[in-house]
Amino acid sequence: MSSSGASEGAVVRMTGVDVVRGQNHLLRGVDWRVEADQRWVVLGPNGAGKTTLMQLAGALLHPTRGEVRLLGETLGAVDVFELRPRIGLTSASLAQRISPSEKTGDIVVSAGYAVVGRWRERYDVHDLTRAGILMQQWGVAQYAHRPFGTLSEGERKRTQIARALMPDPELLLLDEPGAGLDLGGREDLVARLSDLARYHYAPAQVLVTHHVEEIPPGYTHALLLRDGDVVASGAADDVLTSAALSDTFGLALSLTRTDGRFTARRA
Ligand SMILES: Nc1ncnc2c1ncn2[C@@H]1O[C@H](COP(=O)(O)OP(=O)(O)OP(=O)(O)O)[C@@H](O)[C@H]1O
Repeated sequence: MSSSGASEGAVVRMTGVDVVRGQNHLLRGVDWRVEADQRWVVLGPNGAGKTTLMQLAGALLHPTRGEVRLLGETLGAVDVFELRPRIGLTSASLAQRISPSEKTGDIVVSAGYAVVGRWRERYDVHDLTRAGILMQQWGVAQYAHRPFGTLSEGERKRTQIARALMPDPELLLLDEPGAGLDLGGREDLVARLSDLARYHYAPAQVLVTHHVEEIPPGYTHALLLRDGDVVASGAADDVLTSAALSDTFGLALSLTRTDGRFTARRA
């Protein structure tokens, strides 16, 4: 298990956080605490502030007001270049920065060096072994020598997660990992994320989605965002209700749960 300041307290602790751009409040008065053994889903409609919240949790953005503590360090009082390698992040904007001609195996193994693509002639045996194991676990080992641009969307998503896990992060942030996947790809991803959620030594996890169908069984907590405000936050069983979801998305919804999976439809 990773050494961390997380043992001193929460992995993420936000207190009274505002993010303001011009007249717009992207986030307003956010209080949020993520513990090491928790797996959070962040749900909300387009423009709710989910990506902004992930950028704060990934040490990519500072709050306009309030305090963000990550892995025991306070944003603004820590070198973010030391903090970022301890946080695994996947997002559409990061994926766009990967060259399509880069070999899939190199994308994963280079994560330990915080670069995209292979820049050193040699990696040590530990790096190569770990990359190989992660690529097996995420079902992309057979594509190690293929250019990233030739992979399907689902294979690319799984490669990015393997890369995010490569430095053994203490916090894993997955910003819409299910976006653009077909039904088979989504189900495969949800099953793998569910396995990871239940793995005791896995990092704390936060997954952003618009779709309750993408919530992996084993996720323990939920935060609902609407227009930069937290509508509800806490244990998934308490927060994921028809009423709270209706409030979040601004229409009457009926939420059902079967075998740990959720579906929602207009009430
Ligand atoms: N730099 C900026 N200046 C002004 N407004 C911004 C800026 N960045 C984001 N926004 C706005 O803040 C709001 C929240 O954006 P954010 O990307 O966090 O939402 P989101 O919940 O991730 O949305 P989506 O589900 O569509 O990805 C949006 O209305 C967006 O247009």
